[in-house]
Amino acid sequence: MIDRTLLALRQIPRILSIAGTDPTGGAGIQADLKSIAANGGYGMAVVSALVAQNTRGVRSVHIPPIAFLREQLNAVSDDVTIDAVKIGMLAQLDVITEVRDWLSRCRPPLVVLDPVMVATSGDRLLDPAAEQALRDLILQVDLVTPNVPELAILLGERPAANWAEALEQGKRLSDSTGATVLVKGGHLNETSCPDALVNTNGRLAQSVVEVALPRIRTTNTHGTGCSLSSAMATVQARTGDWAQSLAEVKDWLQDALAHADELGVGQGNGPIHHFHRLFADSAGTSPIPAGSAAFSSTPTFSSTLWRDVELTRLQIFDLPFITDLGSGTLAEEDFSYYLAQDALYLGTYASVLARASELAPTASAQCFLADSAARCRDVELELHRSWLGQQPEPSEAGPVTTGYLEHLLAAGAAGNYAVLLAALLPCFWLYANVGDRLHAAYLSRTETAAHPYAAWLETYSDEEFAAATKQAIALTDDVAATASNAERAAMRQAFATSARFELDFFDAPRQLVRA
Ligand SMILES: Nc1ncnc2c1ncn2[C@@H]1O[C@H](COP(=O)(O)OP(=O)(O)OP(=O)(O)O)[C@@H](O)[C@H]1O
Ligand SMILES: Cc1ncc(CO)c(N)n1
Repeated sequence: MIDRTLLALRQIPRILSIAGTDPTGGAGIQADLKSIAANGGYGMAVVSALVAQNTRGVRSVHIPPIAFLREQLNAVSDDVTIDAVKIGMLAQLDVITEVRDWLSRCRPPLVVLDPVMVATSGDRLLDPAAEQALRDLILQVDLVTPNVPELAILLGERPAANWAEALEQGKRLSDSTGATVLVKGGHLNETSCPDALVNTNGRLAQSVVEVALPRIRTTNTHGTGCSLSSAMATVQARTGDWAQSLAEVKDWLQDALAHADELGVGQGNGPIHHFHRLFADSAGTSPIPAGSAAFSSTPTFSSTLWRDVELTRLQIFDLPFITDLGSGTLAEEDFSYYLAQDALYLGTYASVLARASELAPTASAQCFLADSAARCRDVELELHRSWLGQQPEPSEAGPVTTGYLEHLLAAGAAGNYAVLLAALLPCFWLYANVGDRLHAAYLSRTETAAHPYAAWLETYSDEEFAAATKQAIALTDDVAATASNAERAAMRQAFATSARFELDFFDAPRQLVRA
């Protein structure tokens, strides 16, 4: 739901972070600036506290004189129009009071408060005497993003023991303050990491908007809270839609956590990889649109397609089929059903690829599509050889498989190359995306117990397939460039419909095997 109170949406919103520092660059202001830039904003920073800390803990805190804090705040607001402010570590009472006074004079249209009290390392970052002032500050903000212990302190209650209790606490905090609360599940010992926007005063389409993604096995989570809240301020200032912002930010954060171990920064809890997409794109390895393309004033057509299916993608990662497949707890009959349907699907998908190759306007597109059709038949045969050999009899196409194939065959029969390409693309793109995530989670698992789907997961993420996906995306962008507006609209529709079928396809075993 678009928040109409936020009228001035900006392509590159100007975001101010008021927070403490982290000289190792993973948390506080340093993380905020990276997170703002990675999510398409222009970052600015006012330092509330200088913190001598690293990935292992906090050594000491220096708070500049309050008059100097005021000068920093005024220096920014006297000159720059601020689209959103993210407030982090405020350390003590007089800092909170100063920031509150500044807000009452120059409140930007959007204020996000991360009520920082304790660092990941367990060190305190807020004087306990200032807790009440922080509670009062929530009355002036749009979004507050406490972790589980902070939520409890703000309410004066015991920490939630599970996600249901955390949500109830979120509702109580929203009730008493009017603010939207982003309840975060990072601290709960659950296999997934749920987050939810909670507003009990009708400011969201539903009072609870939840997004849960699998927990990434990494100890490099330093500064996730700072990064999340500044990313939320940025994306909300760009889109004006809280639910969309959470979906987009969680998706980005998930990959930043999945790539965190590559950085090798520090010996404790290291930082997340804020710029993973930018780096992957410049290395030419990512099928995901790069930040630069996604945020430019003329985004590529494919980045529009990708954004269109943001929620569908998140729903895929939230499916029991996917989370159970990742953890190895998926029932064998569900897996067999999926594989048998996949083999059936691939047979017809290959013939639709061949049809697209006939329609393709260039020799290189014809080669690529014909080659993809051949590879697709190889994968189908391999599935029969290695996984489905023991199946007593060939299965029939289930309703989702049939529906998906009818959609593709109809696009083939209609004969519009651009629309057909868009309909074929999610099978490449979403599969590569799911494959990458499942593979990364598989590689970073710490359990030593045998994983029943190890052999399958090991081959799931494939560089050649990632390269083919990039090529399919590039072909789609090429045809979109010369397509009419009506054709582009039909391409978006065809792509989104296929994406929904990808979601239903992963969910079909649970819906149908158990029916
Ligand atoms: N291992 C993980 N895998 C996936 N998501 C995670 C993981 N750890 C934390 N998150 C996500 O990171 C965000 C921050 O959550 P968390 O509850 O850890 O906040 P925090 O304690 O304020 O963070 P910080 O580590 O900066 O103190 C949430 O979106 C949470 O779901
Ligand atoms: C400055 C600062 N803000 C927030 C946190 C919480 O991660 C931290 N460690 N340091």
